[in-house]
Amino acid sequence: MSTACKKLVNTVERCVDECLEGLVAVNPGLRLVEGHRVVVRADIEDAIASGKVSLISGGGSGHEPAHAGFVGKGMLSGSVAGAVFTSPPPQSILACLRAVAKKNAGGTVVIIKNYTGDRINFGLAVERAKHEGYKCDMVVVGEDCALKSSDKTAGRRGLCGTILIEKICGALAEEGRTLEDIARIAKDAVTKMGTIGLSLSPCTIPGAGASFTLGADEIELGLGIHGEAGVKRTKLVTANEAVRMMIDHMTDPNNNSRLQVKTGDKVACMINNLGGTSVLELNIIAREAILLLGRYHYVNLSGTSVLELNIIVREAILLLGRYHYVNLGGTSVLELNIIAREAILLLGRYHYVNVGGTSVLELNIIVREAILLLGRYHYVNLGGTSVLELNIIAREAILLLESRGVAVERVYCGSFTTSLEMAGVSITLLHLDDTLRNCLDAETNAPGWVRPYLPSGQRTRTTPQKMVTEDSHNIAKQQTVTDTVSADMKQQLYNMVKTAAEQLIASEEQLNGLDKESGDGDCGSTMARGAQDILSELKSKDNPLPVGNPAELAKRLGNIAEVSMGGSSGGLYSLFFTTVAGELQKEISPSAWSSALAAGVTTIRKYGGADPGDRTMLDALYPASEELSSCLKAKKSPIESFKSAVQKCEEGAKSTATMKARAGRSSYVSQDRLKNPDPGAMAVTIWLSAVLDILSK
Ligand SMILES: Nc1ncnc2c1ncn2[C@@H]1O[C@H](COP(=O)(O)OP(=O)(O)O)[C@@H](O)[C@H]1O
Ligand SMILES: O=C(CO)COP(=O)(O)O
Ligand SMILES: [Mg+2]
Ligand SMILES: [Mn+2]
Repeated sequence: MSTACKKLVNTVERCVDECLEGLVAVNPGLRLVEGHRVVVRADIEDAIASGKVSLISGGGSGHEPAHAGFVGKGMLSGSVAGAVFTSPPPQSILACLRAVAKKNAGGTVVIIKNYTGDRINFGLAVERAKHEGYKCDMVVVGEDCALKSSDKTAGRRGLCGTILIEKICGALAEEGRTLEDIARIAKDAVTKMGTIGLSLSPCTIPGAGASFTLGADEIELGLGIHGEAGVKRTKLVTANEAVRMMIDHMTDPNNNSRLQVKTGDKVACMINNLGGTSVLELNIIAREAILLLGRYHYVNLSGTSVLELNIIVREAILLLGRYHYVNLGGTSVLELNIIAREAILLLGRYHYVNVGGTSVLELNIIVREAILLLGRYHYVNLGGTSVLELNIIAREAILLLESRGVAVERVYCGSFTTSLEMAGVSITLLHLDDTLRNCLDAETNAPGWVRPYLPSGQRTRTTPQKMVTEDSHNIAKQQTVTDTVSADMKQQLYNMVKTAAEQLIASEEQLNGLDKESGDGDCGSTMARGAQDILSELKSKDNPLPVGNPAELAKRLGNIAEVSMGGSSGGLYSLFFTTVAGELQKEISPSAWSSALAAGVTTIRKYGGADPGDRTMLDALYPASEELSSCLKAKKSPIESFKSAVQKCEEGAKSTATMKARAGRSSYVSQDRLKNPDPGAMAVTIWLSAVLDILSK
């Protein structure tokens, strides 16, 4: 493991699987679906039998506790995880849909964040599920308020607001509302929501270095949750100024992605730890947000100036803050003002002249009521070590202790006593007897106590059970495929596939480096993951890639892209090869290869919504395809035509360096920070040149 990435994991490849195993080990209410990174409620059969609508969500990992941590009664029925920052493959999404739905009458709402990879992969799975007779609808959350301009982009990114949508949908499903109702309310709620991020340090993908660099005295506003660049860098400011900057940006009338907030509006405010913020800072930010937003909420009660009112509100909050934070949203302004007024008048005794004669008993009751009402909107702190690592450590601790014959009856995993934002963990063991166990199990409302999710009636942790479904064993069916090309060409195709895959694997770091500038730093790993599987299937004894039959070969390549890659590239290549396979069924000739390439490019444009010139892989593929076709039409030899096409491909890929991005993740990055070519376009030049190398031999 490289020292550029100091993390408590075992292997990069298995870190997401082990994180999920740890989560399930600690939470007996959850089950992992064997063969997939899919977590479902342990009581899923009962939930399905109830006929209530089921909910699933998912996306790339690295956002823990999202989404597996929100699986449970009243929230999600299941979740699908991809590799870190990589949308999961459609096959796993389908496995999750089947596991939570079983064609129940209620149907399934699929909640995703607005990323190209997630839209394509979840979109593919939902279409397949509909074909199979499942009833489902997709809610896409895009609530990022970072982007000010109205230029074409991949749309607003989905951020932490997704969790609020999951909670809202979960409550509606539990109430027995219909799929149509839930989807409608959720889609409407998405339009009433905004999120803005602020970062003090980059994140590190396991196995890779920091996603970007930030000066010791710098902060960045409006960045994504995958280390994508933000909209503005500034010098470090105070918490007060930081919150003002965030909320002002979010509500700026000149901001095209703004959320309008005005006096009298009622809001829920979620303050989310991006992973390594200390609880000390988090609470300060909560206080600042409340003070600032309070300006929108409080109307004048009795001729007092707004200035005085705000001072009084601030004092009241400060005083009340000792008991708990008060969120000023979520209940009617009328009730809020009455409670605030009462609290202010009563608390005034400490600061001002006493105006009322209410007893301390009543005062405390009002404070308690306010907290109960408002407390629902309070946030959970996630702590300093990533949740991904925490779950892995939990799994390791349980495995080790159990291997030594120790019964691990209770496991708690979360942030309990932090050392500011120190990236580290501690492990505590306590010998249990009945008294101590009962004490630990006793209910508490203390906000810091993280209780594992147990279905009702269950008190003990059980060894994590994996659930086996019909999707657990995805063995590609062995088929006898007849060769449609000569033995020479078969050998050549074998060499092309092998060299292209090897070249992609060798370029993993280079492509990840390019994706760190323009995206989330995983493009090389995604391509390499697919290439590894291509190599092992190429050399497989039982079911090798059918290199003698181009149509079947393309179909299998599409399947590998679909099963093992994930991300935008996985989805788009899977669509590409599936289309190419269809075209190659007709005939095998230079012009047939050329039309197949053109048809594949058209499919990428259709599903990805990007055009040539938008700074994507299309800027390499499209000119290559056009050149190939026109050279062949001009009766150039196939080899010369292909050479010329690869040259256009390389020029096209290079030219992306100066292009404005209008699709995918790079569309959020300001142009002055995009200096290198697009990683997806470079990946195309790598495999296409490898093919040319073999062809020219
Ligand atoms: N809508 C799109 N159409 C075509 N290509 C796209 C699109 N969006 C992204 N890409 C390509 O995908 C590449 C990134 O791939 P990958 O890292 O797998 O995606 P992500 O991490 O954003 O899901 C980009 O460099 C770009 O070439
Ligand atoms: O983390 C992700 C979204 O949840 C990853 O999405 P992409 O596949 O588009 O990178
Ligand atoms: Mg990604
Ligand atoms: Mn990427």
